Amino acid sequence: LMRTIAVLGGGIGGLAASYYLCKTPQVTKVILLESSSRFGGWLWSTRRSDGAVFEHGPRGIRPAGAVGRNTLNMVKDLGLEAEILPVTYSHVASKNRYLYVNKQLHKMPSGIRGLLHTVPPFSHPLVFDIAKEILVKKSKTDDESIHSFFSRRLGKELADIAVDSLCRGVFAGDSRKLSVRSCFPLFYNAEQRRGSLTLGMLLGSGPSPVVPPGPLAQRSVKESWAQWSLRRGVESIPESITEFLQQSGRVELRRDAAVKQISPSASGWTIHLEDGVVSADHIISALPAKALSSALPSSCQPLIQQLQDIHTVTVAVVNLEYEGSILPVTGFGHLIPSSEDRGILGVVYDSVPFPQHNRPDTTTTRLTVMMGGAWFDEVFGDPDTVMKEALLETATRAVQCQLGVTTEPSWSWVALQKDCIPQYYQGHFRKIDLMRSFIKKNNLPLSLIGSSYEGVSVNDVVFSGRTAVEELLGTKF
Ligand SMILES: Cc1cc2nc3c(=O)[nH]c(=O)nc-3n(C[C@H](O)[C@H](O)[C@H](O)COP(=O)(O)OP(=O)(O)OC[C@H]3O[C@@H](n4cnc5c(N)ncnc54)[C@H](O)[C@@H]3O)c2cc1C
Ligand SMILES: C=CC1=C(C)c2cc3[nH]c(cc4nc(cc5[nH]c(cc1n2)c(C)c5CCC(=O)O)C(CCC(=O)O)=C4C)c(C)c3C=C
Repeated sequence: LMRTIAVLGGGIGGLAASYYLCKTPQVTKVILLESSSRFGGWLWSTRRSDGAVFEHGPRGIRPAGAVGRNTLNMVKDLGLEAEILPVTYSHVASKNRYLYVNKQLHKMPSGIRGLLHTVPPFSHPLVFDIAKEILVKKSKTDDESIHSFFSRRLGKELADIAVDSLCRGVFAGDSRKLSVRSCFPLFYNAEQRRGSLTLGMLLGSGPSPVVPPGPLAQRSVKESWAQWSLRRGVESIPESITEFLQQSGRVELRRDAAVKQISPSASGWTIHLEDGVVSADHIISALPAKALSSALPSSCQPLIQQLQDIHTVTVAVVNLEYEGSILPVTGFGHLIPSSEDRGILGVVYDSVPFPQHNRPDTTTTRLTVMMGGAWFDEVFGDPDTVMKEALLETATRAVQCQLGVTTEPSWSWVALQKDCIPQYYQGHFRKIDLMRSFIKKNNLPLSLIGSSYEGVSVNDVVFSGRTAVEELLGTKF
């Protein structure tokens, strides 16, 4: 029996870990410590009084795979099924994704036809690259940049345009620095196990965790959902978990409780807050890696250094609302390769996948412009001194140039998301291995979860919370 477990950080990772702890009878008490005044971390939705919803963080969650099923199982258990807004594979938002290249929007090729023909901005049919891919030898290195991996296997053009853009739309990062092994383990494993991405995709690229689909996950398969959100925005997930934890009576939820220092004690840890201390037998840290690093005692070197070396980038998220229907194309949105514009990463056409979030009873268009990421400082300067007005101006000009929109937005919101996305650089897996073995060797009562380590998607982070609880208590959910 574990007496007290402290969960540090009340983002979706810390909340998910607390949720799973509550599901077992083996824990007497859970204390969740969050520095800010709200739970949810980057899951942050603005609900305007007229009914419109705007997302300042994640906006669509994928149901696919073990981690996707796992989140749906939790969402069902929390009673959120009636709130779900699914987007099916046949929806235009799933079919149409654009790239903005050479000052033009290009629909990304899809389906057999798209692969057989030359589709600009590409100079030749992609089917050739895919056919040749099967013959490319497998790499002997234990990690590689995403750009180098795809350049080698699929050609420089695809790597420069499509892969570069994809990395900006998932990691707000630079494909030339990010690790293929840590960012796209499925692709890395496909090469290692099958010798090819194409064969890996067709034959499978290794075992994945076993997560039986509950009723909601089964529904997502039957109705072929590509992604989903919630009627009142994704922030409903942390809100529902918080409510669930409160009702359980076993979790002490503390907001405005920044963890300052952690020190070892006879039975576990003493956690120092601004106004007092908390004792715990075990810590599950769902803090960003650098925040944990600065709280650990000096006895935890080299862990401190390895955590400190996990960098993050800043993204400016600009939500815009326009009157009327102003888009020249319809789809999920467009991404922009770094060769086209370093500062503007892409634009999401939120009204297309989720029209339910528009202001009711009138026609409006909601867009989100994402800027900065790995290029933030170079393009916009120091995030601590940048002016929100300047970011808004850059975003509205981008919408004007790239989408030909001539009207000004009727409403806007600029969120400067500082250090919001960790960057798994080449060799990241080695840091993770070293950290986990240090913890094991020294029997530290500490688990590491959250977006800093093994996946940044909401699904990955929820799953990291579940895995930590299972390993700690030796249970299986
Ligand atoms: C703009 C944007 C768009 C995204 N889009 C998607 C998407 O479409 N789909 C998807 O799946 N994912 C998306 N993501 C990724 C996903 O949202 C995040 O990776 C995930 O929410 C991270 O959760 P976390 O709990 O690990 O971290 P966080 O949300 O960062 O939580 C950490 C918590 O710790 C708290 N904290 C920090 N320091 C201390 C301290 N000293 N003491 C106590 N508490 C502390 C923080 O306040 C925070 O609440 C997006 C992220 C961003 C930023
Ligand atoms: C089309 C434009 C997009 C922009 C701009 C964009 C920005 C952006 N996204 C993240 C983080 C994530 N995005 C994820 C999924 C995702 N993002 C887009 C498009 C844009 N993102 C799409 C079409 C998708 C769905 C992918 C798919 O269905 O194949 C995810 C989750 C990935 C997963 O494994 O589930 C994350 C994480 C950031 C930080 C960002 C800021 C620039």
